[in-house]
Amino acid sequence: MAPTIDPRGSAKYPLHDLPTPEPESPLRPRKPYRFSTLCATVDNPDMKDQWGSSSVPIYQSATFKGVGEKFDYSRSGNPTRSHLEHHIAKISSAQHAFTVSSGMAALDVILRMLKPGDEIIAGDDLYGGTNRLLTYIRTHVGVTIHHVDTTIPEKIHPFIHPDKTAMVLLESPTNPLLKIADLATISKDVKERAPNAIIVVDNTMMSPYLQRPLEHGADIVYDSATKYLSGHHDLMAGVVTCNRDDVAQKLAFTINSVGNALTPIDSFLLLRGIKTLAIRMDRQQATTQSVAEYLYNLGFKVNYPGLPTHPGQAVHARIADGNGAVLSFETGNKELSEKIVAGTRLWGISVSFGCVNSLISMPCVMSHASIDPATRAARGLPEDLIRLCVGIEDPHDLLDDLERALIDAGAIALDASQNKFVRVPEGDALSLAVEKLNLDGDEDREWLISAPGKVILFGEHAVVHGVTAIAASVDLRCYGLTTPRRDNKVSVHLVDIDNFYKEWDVDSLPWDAVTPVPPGDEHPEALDQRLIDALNETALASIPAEKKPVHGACLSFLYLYMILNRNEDHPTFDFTARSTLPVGAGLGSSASYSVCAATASLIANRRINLPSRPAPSTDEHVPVSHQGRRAISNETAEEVNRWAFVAEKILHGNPSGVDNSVAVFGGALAYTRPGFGKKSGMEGIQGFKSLKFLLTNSKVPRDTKRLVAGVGEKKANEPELVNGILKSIQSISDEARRALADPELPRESLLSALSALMAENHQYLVTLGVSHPSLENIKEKTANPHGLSTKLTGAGGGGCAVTLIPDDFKDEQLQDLITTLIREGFQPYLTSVGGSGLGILSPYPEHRNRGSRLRHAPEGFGQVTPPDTPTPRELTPDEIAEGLAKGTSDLDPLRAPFLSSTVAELPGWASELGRWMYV
Ligand SMILES: Nc1ncnc2c1ncn2[C@@H]1O[C@H](COP(=O)(O)OP(=O)(O)O)[C@@H](O)[C@H]1O
Ligand SMILES: C[C@@](O)(CCOP(=O)(O)O)CC(=O)O
Repeated sequence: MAPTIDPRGSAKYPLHDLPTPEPESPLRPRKPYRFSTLCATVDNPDMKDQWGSSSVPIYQSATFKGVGEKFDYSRSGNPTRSHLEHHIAKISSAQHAFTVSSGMAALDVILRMLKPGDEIIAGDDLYGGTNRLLTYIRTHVGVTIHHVDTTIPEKIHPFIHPDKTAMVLLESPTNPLLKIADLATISKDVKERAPNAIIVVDNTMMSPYLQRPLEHGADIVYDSATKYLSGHHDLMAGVVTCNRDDVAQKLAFTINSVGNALTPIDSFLLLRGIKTLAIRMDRQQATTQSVAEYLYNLGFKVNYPGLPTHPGQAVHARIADGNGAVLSFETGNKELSEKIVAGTRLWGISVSFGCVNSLISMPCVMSHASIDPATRAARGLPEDLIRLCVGIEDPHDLLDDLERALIDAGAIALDASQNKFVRVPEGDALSLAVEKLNLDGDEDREWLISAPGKVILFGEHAVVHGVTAIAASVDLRCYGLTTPRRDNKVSVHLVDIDNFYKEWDVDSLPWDAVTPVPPGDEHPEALDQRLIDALNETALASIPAEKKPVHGACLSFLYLYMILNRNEDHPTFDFTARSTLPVGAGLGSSASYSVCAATASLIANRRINLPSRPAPSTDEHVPVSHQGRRAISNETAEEVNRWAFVAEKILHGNPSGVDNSVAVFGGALAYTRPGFGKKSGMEGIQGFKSLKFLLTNSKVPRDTKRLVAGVGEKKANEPELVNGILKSIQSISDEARRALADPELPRESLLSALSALMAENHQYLVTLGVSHPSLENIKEKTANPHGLSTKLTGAGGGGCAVTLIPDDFKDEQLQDLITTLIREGFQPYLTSVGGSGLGILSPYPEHRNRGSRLRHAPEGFGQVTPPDTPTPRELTPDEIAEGLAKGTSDLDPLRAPFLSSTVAELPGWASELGRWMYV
C-alpha cells in the first residue's frame, strides 16, 4: 500500500510499512526486522532520493516551487522532516508522527485540543515544565486539572467524568520518582467510563525502544526527542505519535497554524541520532542497573523499576521492554545531597537526560524548581532527592566517580571491620563531612606517612621521552614522621643517609626568595631557581657538594616546605625519614621520599583535606594492608603527586613522573608522560599482583640525574638510533599491557611473553648505554643455569635488576640462586608488587593503638628470607640516643620508637599503631 503524504504536516503511513523484504518463499518467510535494525535503516520507499544518497539530505529551503506538489512551504511540510516523521512512525508502531520544536511544544500542540470547561486527570509526579504548562491552561483556558496518584488505577476512578474528562495525561515511569502507572489498565478503565477522553502518555523516559504506549491503549504519545531519541544534547525536538486519523488531523492543523514544526537541520540531526537509539539505550540501562544496585546495597532508598523492591516492578515489566537509564535516590539530607552532586566530576550537573553523557541533578532545585515547595511536599517530592541520568561512559568510571563523591561528602565511609564502604548513619554524615578533619589546632600532633617504592617492568628512560612505562609498587616503603617543634625551628633527620640531622631557625630561611603558590594552584613547569640559589647560599651552604644525597634530600624538603607556606605563620616541626628501600638503587627511594616530604609540608600548611572520620571501629588490630584503601581522596592524592613531582625534579633533573605516581597511587600503572602530543596520564593495570619478582641490588652506586641526562644527550646526538629504540620500547610496553589485560591468555603464555619482553627491553637499555657489568653479571647468574629472564630496572648504571620468577620455580632452586647472588656481593629481595600507595596513619584517637607491643616483622618476604637486613643500616645505640635527644618530648609518642625500631621491625611497628588511611 502506497503511503499518502499530507503536505499540511502529517505523514500518514500504513502500519508495518517496514523495509522488510518480501518473503522469498512461502516455506521460508522472512521475519520482520527487529528494533535496532529499524532504527538504523532509514528508508522511505515513497521518497527515494534522486542521487541515492546514503543519508537523508537537509532541505534547507523555506519554499518549494510548483503548484500542487507535495511540498510548498516548510511550515506545512518539508522533505527532511517527512523522512524523520516516517522513521519515527515506523519505530513507534504509529500511523502518524509529527515533529515539533521541543517536548513542551509537543505537549502544547496536544493541549490545544482542549476547550474551556474540560477536565484533565494528570499524574502527581509530573515533569516541572508539564506542570507549568498545565497551570497556564488552568488559569488561562479554564480547564480543570486533577492531580492524582496514578500508581493505583482505582485512584483515578472518582475523577473520571463521562462528559467532562477530555484528557488523561500520564507519565510512566514518572520523573523523577520513577513511579509506575499501569498504562493498559488505566486506558481501559478511562475508555469504559469516558469514551471521548483522550489518553496521552509522555514516553520520554522510555523512548519507543523500551515502551510503545499506543500498543496499550493510549491515543497520543509524545516524547521530548531532545532526550533519548536524539541522544546527544545537541538539539531540541518534540515528537507526537498517534493512530487515530481524527486526532492526527487536529494535531496537524495546530502545528501548521502555530508554525512550530521541526526545522530541516534539526530534523536531520534527530534522524541521525535515532539510528543509534537501541545501542545507546542498551548500554545506558545496563549501567543504570549496576548503579541502582550499588546505591541500594549501600542502604540508600533508590527509585528504579529494575530493582526487585520497586513497587511497580511487575506492572512495568508487563508493559515495557526495559527499565531505562534514569534513577533517583534519597540521602536523608538536602545539604548532603548538594555536596554529593557538587562532588562528582564525570556526572555533569545539568538538567535534562537521555544524553550519552551522564548527568546528576537535584530535581527540587533544578528541573522541578518551578513547582512551589509546598506543592512539592504535598506530592511527596523529597527535597534531598538526587536524580542520576546514566550515559554511555565506562560503568567502572561512573561508579568510581560516584563513590568518590559519596566519600567526600561524608555519605559513606570505610568500615574497617568489613573492609568495605558503608552508609554513614543519617545525621552523622553531614557533621562528618563538614568536620573534614579540621587541621586547625593540630599543630601539636605527630603525623606518620608512608609511600612505597616501585619496580619499572618496562619503559624506564624511554618514559622520560614520552613512551609508556609499566611500573608497580613494591612491598618496601619510605616512612616520614613529622614531630611538632616548640622552638621556632624546622629540622630534617635522614636516618638512612648517615643519620644526617640539621635544623634551621625558621626566621633564618630565605623567605624573601619565595614566590608562594596559592593553594590549589600548580607549581610552574620550571623550578624556581631563585629559591634554589637562595637555599644553597644560606640554609644549605654548610653541606658539602659531594654529599649529594643529603643535599638533594634537604633541598627538596626545604623547597617544598617554603613554597607551600602561604603566610607569616611558618610551621615548625621535625621531619624524620626512614626507608626499608635501598636508597639510590633504582627502586624509587627518591619518589617515596618525595611523596612523604610533600605530604608532610602539605599537611603542615593545611593545604590538603584528609577524609572525614571513618566509621567507628572496634579495637581490633588493623594491619597495614589494603584495608584503608581509598580513604584518601583522589583530589588529595593528585595534589600530593603534583608536589612530589616537584621534589623529584630537584632530585632527578628531568623525571618522567612515573615513580612518584606509583608511590602515590600504588598498584600497577601504565604511565605516559604528558607533553608528547599523545594520550598521556596513567591507567591502572590488573593481573600484576600475582606475579613474583626477585629484585637484586648490585650495590653499585649510580646517579639517576646523570644517567637520565646521558640518555637525553644520546638522543640529541644520535636521534635516529634513539628514536628507533623509543619506538620499539613503546611496542614492548603496549604488548605487555595487552598480555596483562587479556583474561583468556593462559598463565604460562603470559609469563613467557613477559620474560621475552623483559629480555628485549633490557637489550635496548644496553644500547642506550645505561647497563653496567654488575647488572650483566646478575642477568647471567639468573639465566644460567636457571633460565630466568632479567632486566635492569630504574635508571641503571648499577642499582637493581628485576627477575621474573615463574610459578613452578622451586623454592630450593630460588634459595640456590639467592645464595649465588649473595656470594657475588649482591643483595636480593623477593618482593610482592602492586600494594597500597600513599598512606597516612589515622589521626583519629579511636583508630590509634597506643602502647601496643612492638611486633617483629615476619622474617623475610614471601617464601624466601632475604639473608640480610636491607639497607639502611641499623642505628647504633649511641646514634639512637643522640637522635632521641633532638627535639623529643613526652608529647610526641611516635618519634622515639620510630627511631629505635630496627629496619626489619619498622613495617610491623607502623602497622600496629592503628588504622592507616590509603589512597
Ligand atoms: N630514605 C631517604 N632519606 C633521605 N633521602 C632519600 C631517601 N630515599 C631517597 N632519598 C633521596 O633520593 C636520592 C636517591 O634517588 P635515586 O638515585 O633516584 O634513587 P632511587 O632509584 O632509589 O629513587 C637520594 O640520594 C636522596 O637524596
Ligand atoms: C630512569 C627513569 O625512567 C626511572 C627512574 O629511575 P630510578 O628509579 O630513580 O633509578 C627516570 C624517570 O622516569 O623519571
